[in-house]
Amino acid sequence: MTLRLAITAGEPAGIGPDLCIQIAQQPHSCERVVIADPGLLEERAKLLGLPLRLREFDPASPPVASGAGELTVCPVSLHAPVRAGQLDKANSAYVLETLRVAVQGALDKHWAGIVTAPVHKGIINDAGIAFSGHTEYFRDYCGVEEVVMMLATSDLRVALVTTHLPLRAVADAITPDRIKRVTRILHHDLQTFFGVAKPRILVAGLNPHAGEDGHLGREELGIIIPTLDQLRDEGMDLIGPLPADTLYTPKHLQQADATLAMYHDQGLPVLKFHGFGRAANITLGLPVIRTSVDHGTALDLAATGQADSGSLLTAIEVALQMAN
Ligand SMILES: NC(=O)C1=CN([C@@H]2O[C@H](COP(=O)(O)OP(=O)(O)OC[C@H]3O[C@@H](n4cnc5c(N)ncnc54)[C@H](O)[C@@H]3O)[C@@H](O)[C@H]2O)C=CC1
Ligand SMILES: NCC(=O)COP(=O)(O)O
Repeated sequence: MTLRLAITAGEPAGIGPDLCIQIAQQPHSCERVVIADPGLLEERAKLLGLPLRLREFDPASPPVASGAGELTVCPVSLHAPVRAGQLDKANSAYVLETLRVAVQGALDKHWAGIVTAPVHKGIINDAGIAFSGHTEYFRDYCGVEEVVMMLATSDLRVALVTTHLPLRAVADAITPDRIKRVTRILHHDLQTFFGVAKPRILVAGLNPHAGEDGHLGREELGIIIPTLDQLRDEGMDLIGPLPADTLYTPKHLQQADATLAMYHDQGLPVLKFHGFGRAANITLGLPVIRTSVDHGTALDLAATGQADSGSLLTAIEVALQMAN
């Protein structure tokens, strides 16, 4: 059966439109429906010197595999003209509308999942719209209490207890309830979407040396250790809290299905050092499938033809694997 995936083109001044056009050069067994302004895609294709044929999305038609140089487009109109590499807050509402169309279309079963190209969080906030990321936007739109950000290559999975928070706020956000909600979602979705019958999860501590028995912070003794014990009583195979600096070594990783870091820059630098450009960002716990690239808007590369589409291709394959 041909599956249909929605791909949001992201920040129009960034590399998202380029990546959609670059991947369209190869045929695919699924139908790629790009949610964007068709004029933006045509103009960026000209700048890149790449052929592009657009077909308008028709929800009444069955999915058709995408041919070489071909994209289906679900049109959303830009609010202002775009210059590659130059952010314009006049287009922030356009960016959010592409996300809304994508998630509503997934809830309405127009497509099997959503794949997102990068947005620029700063310019959306500059436009007066509070926005910390797709992850939190989709969580709130779908009305679920908790979701989990997990980035994955073919051989390393890094999930996060907290996502886009200032470092100053992280320690207060490490609560027993949040650790329980996140770990249960991670455990459940590893079984449901990734075929891991009995997930073994390595959990990082928050503090250096996992708190050094309370001498370098007390979150491990007071919060993380008792919470992991309660989760183990539910049957979960959890190892930790381990000192984060040695958790990501082969000795530990070879016996694990996933790792759980306490905050964004504890886990993601390791993942990106290991596999930048071939990782996908996956939102677990949503009622729809959503994957994304492992990188940002790379304004410096927009319209240059230098952007690497490896992560977008990975995100598409992971979304299809999850849908199947
Ligand atoms: N999924 C999303 O929507 C994400 C959005 N962002 C947003 O992107 C904006 C810029 O963030 P930065 O920290 O500057 O990260 P960035 O990923 O845009 O750029 C970091 C470096 O990586 C390079 N790079 C990024 N993607 C590349 C690709 N596909 N091929 C080749 N080189 C690539 C860039 O040229 C730059 O040197 C921020 O607003 C951030 O919030 C960041 C990560 C994910
Ligand atoms: N570092 C991951 C990132 O910033 C992407 O977040 P999101 O927009 O997918 O929530």
